[in-house]
Amino acid sequence: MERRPPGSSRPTEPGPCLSGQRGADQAASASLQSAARARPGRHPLAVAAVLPAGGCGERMGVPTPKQFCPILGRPLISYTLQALERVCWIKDIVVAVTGENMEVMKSIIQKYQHKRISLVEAGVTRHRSIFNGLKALAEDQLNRKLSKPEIVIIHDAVRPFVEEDILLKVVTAAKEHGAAGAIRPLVSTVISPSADGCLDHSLERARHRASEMPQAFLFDVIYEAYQQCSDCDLEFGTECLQLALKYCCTKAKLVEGSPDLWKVTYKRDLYAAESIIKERISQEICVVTDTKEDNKHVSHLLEEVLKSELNHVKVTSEALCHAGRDLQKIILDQCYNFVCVNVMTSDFQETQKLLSMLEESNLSILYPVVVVSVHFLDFKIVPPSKKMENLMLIREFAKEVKKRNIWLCGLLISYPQDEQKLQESLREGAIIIASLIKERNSGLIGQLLIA
Ligand SMILES: Nc1ccn([C@@H]2O[C@H](COP(=O)(O)OP(=O)(O)OP(=O)(O)O)[C@@H](O)[C@H]2O)c(=O)n1
Ligand SMILES: O=P(O)(O)OC[C@@H](O)[C@@H](O)[C@@H](O)CO
Repeated sequence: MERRPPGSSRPTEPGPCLSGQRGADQAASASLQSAARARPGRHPLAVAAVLPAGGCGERMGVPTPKQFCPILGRPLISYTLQALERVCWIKDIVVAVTGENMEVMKSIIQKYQHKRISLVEAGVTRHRSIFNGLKALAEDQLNRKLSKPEIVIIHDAVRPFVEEDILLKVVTAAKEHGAAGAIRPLVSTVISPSADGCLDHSLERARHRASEMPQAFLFDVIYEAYQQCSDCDLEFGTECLQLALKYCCTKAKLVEGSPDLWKVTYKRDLYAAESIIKERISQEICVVTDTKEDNKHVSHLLEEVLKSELNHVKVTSEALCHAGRDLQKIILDQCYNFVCVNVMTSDFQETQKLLSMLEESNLSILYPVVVVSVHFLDFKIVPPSKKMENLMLIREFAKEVKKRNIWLCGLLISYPQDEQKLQESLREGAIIIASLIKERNSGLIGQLLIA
């Protein structure tokens, strides 16, 4: 089965590339290999990545090192690993973590099914951590699955929003220039203070740039630079590109990067990262129904109202029947939001069928999947109280599926006979559904809301 087309802004899962993604990666890989073929007698271009992740996150101001701080229940570093794993032509990913965090890191790799990851001990500074990562790639140790790459990417583990295109650009530039790094326009002007704490001079902002990540290097260049590096540079330096220049006379090619390359440094950055991730996984909603005609009609009405209320969100609908073939595809295509319309009774037949399908899939490993179990009731005919007792079962179901990172809540929508009133209650229901999906507030798991 194919996954989402490559380059889509929505996250995809790590692991082996499937056909849908393989296309773009093959194109990217082809461009890398064609350069390798340009140098006959060489093996196909090998690219590895080193991720420094051995810091303590002092500026974040929390006990947990920021690379392990959770976003939607998953450690920040896992999002960065996922971003790099989406790129098929990166052969190995070496992560430098402190000895005390080694077991935590191993459990993250196992829980989120990360692939191609090797761990090395971090150093007391970022440069030393990177150096340790390079050593692991350089030394052909018999028992190691690592081999020396032609090109090495260096990327901070706390920069989760890195896309294939910038990685390809810096790697391609590094092949030609020996080194390359992503840059961004300065937001604030850089000034130089004098010894007495007053302004000495300011730099012309337009003529300067912020150095970001990823960076890429011919492996031999950056490894040589680190081997020649002074203790002072290893201790206090913050710029790998400068090491390549200072110790290998290699002038890095500077590549304009996207605004998303920023580094999670302060607590506000974690909140920003979470809102970006929530927005990315809220781009598609699937309205699930069974085939009963009355149910299909109301599902179609709800789907149309959702489309009109959420004009940037892709709203699709699928039937639970046909053994869920089409629904399986939607799940594999990584839709993380489901609105399950139950028939005019208060049981959870459709919702339970959907939950079983979701539990059997691996969809919710990386991101919480939101399921809104929708029930309709003509409050004039059946008082809500009569239905509530049964609907309160939602709490039990929600508690159970939460263990699989499926966030279930209920929505009871008034279903008056009057068409206009029905549209109004559907619109209220759509607004609640949109909020549940966009906010992904775990406090509402198991709750029953009424529109
Ligand atoms: N001894 C160190 C220090 C930092 N890093 C890593 O380098 C990246 C960027 O560094 P920075 O943002 O400074 O992280 P911290 O040093 O953890 O943050 P702080 O300076 O606020 O303590 C992070 O992924 C961090 O884990 C590392 O591998 N080894
Ligand atoms: O200095 P920090 O350890 O916060 O960050 C390390 C790097 O990300 C930072 O120096 C970039 O400018 C790229 O070199």
